[in-house]
Amino acid sequence: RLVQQRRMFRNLPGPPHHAIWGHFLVMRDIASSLPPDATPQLFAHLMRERYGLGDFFYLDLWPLAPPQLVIVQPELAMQVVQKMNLPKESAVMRKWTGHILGEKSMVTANGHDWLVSRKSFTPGFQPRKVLQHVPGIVDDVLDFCDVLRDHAVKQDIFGMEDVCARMIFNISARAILGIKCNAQRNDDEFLELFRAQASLAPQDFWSRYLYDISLRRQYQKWKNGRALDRYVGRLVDDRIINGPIEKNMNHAIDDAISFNNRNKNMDTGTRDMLIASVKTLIFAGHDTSASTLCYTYAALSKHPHILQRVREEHDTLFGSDPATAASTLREHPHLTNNLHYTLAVIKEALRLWPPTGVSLRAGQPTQTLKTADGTQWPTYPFAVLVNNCATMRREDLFKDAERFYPERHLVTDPQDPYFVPKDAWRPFEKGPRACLGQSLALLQLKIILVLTLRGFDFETVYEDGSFMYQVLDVTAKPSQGLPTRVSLR
Ligand code: HEM
Repeated sequence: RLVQQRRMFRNLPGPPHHAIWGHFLVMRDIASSLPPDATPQLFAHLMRERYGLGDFFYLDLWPLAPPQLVIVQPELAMQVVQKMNLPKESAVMRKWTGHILGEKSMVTANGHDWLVSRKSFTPGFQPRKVLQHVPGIVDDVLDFCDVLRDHAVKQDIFGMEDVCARMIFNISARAILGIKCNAQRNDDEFLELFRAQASLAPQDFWSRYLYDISLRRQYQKWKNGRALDRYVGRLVDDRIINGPIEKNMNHAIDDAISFNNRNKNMDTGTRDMLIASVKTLIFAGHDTSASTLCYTYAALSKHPHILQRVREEHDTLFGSDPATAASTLREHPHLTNNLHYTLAVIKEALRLWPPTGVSLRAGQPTQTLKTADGTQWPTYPFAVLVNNCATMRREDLFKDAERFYPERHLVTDPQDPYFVPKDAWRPFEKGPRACLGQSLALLQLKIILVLTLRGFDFETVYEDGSFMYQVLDVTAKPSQGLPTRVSLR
């Protein structure tokens, strides 16, 4: 079997291949150049640089991981996620998210299961609907400002990721279910149930692929999972029976129930889908958005001239008194569409530090990757890793790729060296499986920046020679939770 596996890679492009070890030695070298808890989504970028690899390459990591085809170029990525629309590599993905999001989660499902959940929840995420949540988002951000104010008075160093995640958890629960959680000030039961499950996810690259043989952990996952499902199940059942909780306002769950004909005797399959989707939306939404906010604060604290330009945009749109911005936002939510530079800053943070920088697909015997010279390359029997993290760090696609330069996202002239090529910026992925919550994510991030940047100065405080990098913690999060000090301006 070993010989057969290793031979498969003989004529395939990739880094130096060893007849016995396959690509393990290469992986070990790349991994050892990073801190041990660093997210592996950066490996492909480093490997490409070190071995001069091209737009795609193959990796032989059998028997610990499935053989892999890694894509690091926009046009080839679009072949995989749009043209072929390869199915998700569900079995592998469920090993690290299944116990949190459920086996039927929209993120990992394929075929009919995916289609039903995606169609059910799409209405709740239309940009017009999302804009209705602005007043609620503003309320949660004002609570966040109170939390920051307390830290500013104490002048302590705190984990920014935790406080951001708590705020965005509240926003997500409000937008999806219309309920008010209290995660910012207290240990909210709903959030704690998620956190208990997330803490049981594999914390390093290899354990994503290995079977979890700890019976104790299996039992904990089962027990926590049952408690979480019961909690969400109660919320969903209440809505199936009683309908929306606010007059004139449907939340995503209400639209999903209407889509499924609001049948009071809803079948258990549909109920299970609703529970898995609510868990997915709230978890996927709060976790990734909180990290993005952290990366944005960290970048702005290092680039005062960019911060100044963002603040000027906020002054121009919302007046020079930051205290009036909340009411202006509540009354004119569409003003968020004019925050062009703020959006460019968020996009640049997402380019350099995408929280989910890889889309994992299953190659198919009938599907091949076609390169510009007409050659066809197999996608089967490989796990296809569309590595957007590596694509977005390519110097030939993003001039001065390592530089935090938001202005590139405002360039419209294709001749300009900073012009962002088509489909090259892809932190939300593209195609039918692109992020469902993209418009909500960007809206809430813009509002948070408007309401915080003019009131506070942010300073990231890594000590003892450490620095910010992305760690693997279900998604890619800032190392040490982004130690931060804030001051009142
Ligand atoms: C900055 C924040 C966010 C980022 C960077 C992000 C990124 C992504 C990416 C890359 C995918 C594709 C994953 C894959 O191909 O395996 C995805 C899928 C998804 N995201 Fe997001 N996301 C964000 C926020 C949100 C929010 C706020 C929600 C909902 C409230 C959400 C819900 C989803 C769902 C449901 C999917 C699965 C879509 C499908 O498979 O049809 N995300 N997200």
